[in-house]
Amino acid sequence: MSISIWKGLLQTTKSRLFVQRGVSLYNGTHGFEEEEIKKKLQQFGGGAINLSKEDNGIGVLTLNNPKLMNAFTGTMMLELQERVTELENWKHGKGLIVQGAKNTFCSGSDLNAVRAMSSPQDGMNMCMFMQNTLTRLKRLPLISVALVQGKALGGGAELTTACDFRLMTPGSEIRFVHKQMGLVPGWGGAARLVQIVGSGPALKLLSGALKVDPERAVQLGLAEETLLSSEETRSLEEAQVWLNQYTKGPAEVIHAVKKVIAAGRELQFEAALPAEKDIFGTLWGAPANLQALAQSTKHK
Ligand SMILES: CC[C@@H](C(=O)O)C(=O)SCCNC(=O)CCNC(=O)[C@H](O)C(C)(C)COP(=O)(O)OP(=O)(O)OC[C@H]1O[C@@H](n2cnc3c(N)ncnc32)[C@H](O)[C@@H]1OP(=O)(O)O
Repeated sequence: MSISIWKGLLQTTKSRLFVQRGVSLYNGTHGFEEEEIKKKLQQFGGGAINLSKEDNGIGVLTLNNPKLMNAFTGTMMLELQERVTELENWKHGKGLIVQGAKNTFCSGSDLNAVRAMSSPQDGMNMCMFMQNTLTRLKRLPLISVALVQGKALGGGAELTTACDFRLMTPGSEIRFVHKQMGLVPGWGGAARLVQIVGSGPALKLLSGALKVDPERAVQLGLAEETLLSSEETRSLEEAQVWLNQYTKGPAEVIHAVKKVIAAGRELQFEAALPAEKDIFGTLWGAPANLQALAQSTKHK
C-alpha cells in the first residue's frame, strides 16, 4: 500500500478516534493503571463536584469544597470524571457553566493530598488522570464557560483553560502559580494556554506566575468579558444569559458546531476536513435541516 494511502488511513483513524466519547490519552504502556490510580485518589476525601442539568440544556457544574477554597481533593478528581462521563451522555445538553462554590473558583489541588502523594509515580498518575478528564471536558459536545469568581489558581487556572470560554467577575483572578511551587502545569493547562493566548503571552504568565485580572484577561483573549456583578447568584445569572446567546436551537446542531470547531482546533487540516465532512453528514437532511428548509429562507 502506498505511503499516501497509509497517511490517509492514519488521518481518518485519528479523526474518528478524536470524536469518540471517553477515549483515554494514556494506557498501560504509559504506566497508566486507572483502577490503581482511582484507589489512591479515593484515599483523599472531602468536597464534591455537583452537577445540575436544566431543561434549557444548560448544565452548571460546581466545585464544592469551600472550606479549602474549592481545592481538588482526590475524591473530587474522581467525581469530576464521573460528571464528565454524565455530560458526554447528556443528549439534550447544549451548554455548561463551570463554577466554584461560595463565590470563588478553585485553588488547585488540595495541598494536603499533594503532600501525601509526593512520589514521582503518584504525581504522574494524578497528572495523567486529570489530563484525561480535562481533555474529555474540553471535547464535550457542549459550549462550556468557566465562571471565574474570586481565585482560579494552579490546577484551578488549568481547569479554566479546559472550558471553551472564560467569564470573570470584578476583582477575580486567574493565576498559574505552579512555578512558585517548583512545578509547571501538569493537567494540560500549558498546552491549552498556548492555544488560547499564544506562546509568548503564555510564557510570560507561567514564568512570571502573573496574576491575571479580568481587564488583562480580556486583553490577552483569555477571557471574553468582565461581568457586571461580583455577587455569586447575579454573576451566575449573567453567565447564563451570555451562554444562552450561543445555545439556541436543536441540541444535535449545537453538538455538531462544537465538534467541527474542536476538529479544526485539534486535527491537522487534512484530517479536520474528513472529520467535518462526517459531522456535516449527520445533519444534512436530518429533522432540523428539513424543518428549516420548510420555513422561510429569510434569516432575521
Ligand atoms: C497541577 C497543579 C496542582 C498540582 O501541582 O497538583 C496544583 O494546583 S498545586 C496547588 C496550587 N494552589 C495553591 O498553591 C493555592 C494555595 N492557596 C492560597 O494561595 C490561598 O489559600 C488563596 C487561595 C489565595 C486564598 O487565600 P485566603 O483568602 O487568604 O484564604 P486562606 O489562605 O486562609 O484559605 C482558606 C482555607 O483554605 C485552605 N486552602 C486554600 N487553598 C488550598 C489548597 N490548594 N489546598 C489545601 N487547602 C487550601 C487554606 O489552607 C485555609 O484553610 P485553613 O487554614 O484550615 O482555614
